[in-house]
Amino acid sequence: MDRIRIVGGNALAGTIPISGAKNAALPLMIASLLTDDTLTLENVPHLADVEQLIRILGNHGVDYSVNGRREKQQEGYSRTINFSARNIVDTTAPYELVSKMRASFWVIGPLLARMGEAKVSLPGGCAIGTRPVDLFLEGLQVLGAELDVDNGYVIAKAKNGRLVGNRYVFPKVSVGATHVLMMAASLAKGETVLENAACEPEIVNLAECLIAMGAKIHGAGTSTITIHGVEVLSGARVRVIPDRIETGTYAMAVAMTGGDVMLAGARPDLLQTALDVLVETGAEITPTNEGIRVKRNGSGIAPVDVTTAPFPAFPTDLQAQFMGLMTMAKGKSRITETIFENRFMHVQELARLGAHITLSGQTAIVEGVAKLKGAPVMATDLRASVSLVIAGLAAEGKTTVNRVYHLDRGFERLEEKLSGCGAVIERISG
Ligand SMILES: CC(=O)N[C@H]1[C@@H](OP(=O)(O)OP(=O)(O)OC[C@H]2O[C@@H](n3ccc(=O)[nH]c3=O)[C@H](O)[C@@H]2O)O[C@H](CO)[C@@H](O)[C@@H]1O
Ligand SMILES: C=C(OP(=O)(O)O)C(=O)O
Repeated sequence: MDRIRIVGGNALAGTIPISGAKNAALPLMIASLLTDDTLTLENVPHLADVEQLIRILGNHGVDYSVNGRREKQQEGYSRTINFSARNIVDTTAPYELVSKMRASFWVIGPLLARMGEAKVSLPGGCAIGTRPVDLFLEGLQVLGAELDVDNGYVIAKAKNGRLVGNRYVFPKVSVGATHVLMMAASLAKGETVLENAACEPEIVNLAECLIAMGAKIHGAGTSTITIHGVEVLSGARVRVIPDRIETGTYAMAVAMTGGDVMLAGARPDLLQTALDVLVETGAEITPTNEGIRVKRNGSGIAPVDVTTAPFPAFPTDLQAQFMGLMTMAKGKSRITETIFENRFMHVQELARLGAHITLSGQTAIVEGVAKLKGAPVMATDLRASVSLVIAGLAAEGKTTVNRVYHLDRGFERLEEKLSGCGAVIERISG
């Protein structure tokens, strides 16, 4: 199994190109199921989750070509991929494929809307909480789906073959359920109003894609989204937004090691709250035409309290990385996680590097230390893994991060991007 070895202590300096967002690319790829035309997506990151979703979509009959060629493993940064779901050959998404990734469950929306039926295994994904799918099921029922859960599968049928628009108020904000209901309602009969919908930038990117395909959607990016269903959707060409979590991760790495890095292609509006917090810690953040410049000189890291919440608040997907940064702050910070009930798995691993963190319910109290010392560590999810990389970059000596496959789910060419800025970091195979 691959590992990442880091020798810490170098300040970062240079340019890091920001990739297309994993969490935007996945729903856009799934939207290809809604049309028999070609959906062309630009700026799709080369990630394990994208490859896994290509396999899942392929099982339903979706054909794809990378930059015009049907090429599975093209090396390189984010690519343009054409997806064509001319013939849906299977409306079942099997356990073996869906269990590896939470977002694969989302195929239930387009399959049900276009084919009138779907059988989808209950999902897997990062081990950060129980992650039920009750809101997806309740919302789809409100749109006229008849549902049964049997043997680990959700079996869904649209009454009379087509979903019907309706009003649904999410009892809790859910990114995934908003994606699914927006896709499903795009081909439903009549008008759907989604209230207390997620406002994340990835929702806006999906709405832009659906609108380019001919959907009638208003209000994406606000908590009320109105969708007038249409009979058919067509192909389109859409660009995946830059990854705000990758952006925030590298910004926190620079805030931790010190240095001066241009995050090329990054968009500040996608993570303003996190950038404001970084400024409070003492980092200099400058939006430019090229991207976001992040700088920190020799001054210490100021402690800042943070609470995760839905967009536009501080994202849960940056919580672990921020905790990494706070381990070396000059004082005490409190980090409260409100989205997932079990997203502190990085705490015990950061402790191996010398961090002082105590947990009190959903709050981590981080007592900053003057230095961290390298050690072997192992992470259990994607963002936890990268928080260990950030801490390792600032720690004295050698840190080895095991279970690198978590990182490969969400960070394109991590070692290359960081070593290009002076970090001593390498992948050890086997
Ligand atoms: C692929 C992708 O885009 N993943 C992101 C997406 O995950 P995902 O879409 O799974 O996250 P949700 O927004 O749905 O989850 C938010 C909260 O709602 C709960 N919930 C959700 C659905 C449901 O039916 N019932 C229910 O109780 C979840 O357990 C969680 O506590 O948004 C999360 C919150 O920003 C991010 O951390 C993930 O990186
Ligand atoms: C939690 C994440 O992913 P997923 O929802 O696919 O598990 C993430 O991207 O941080």
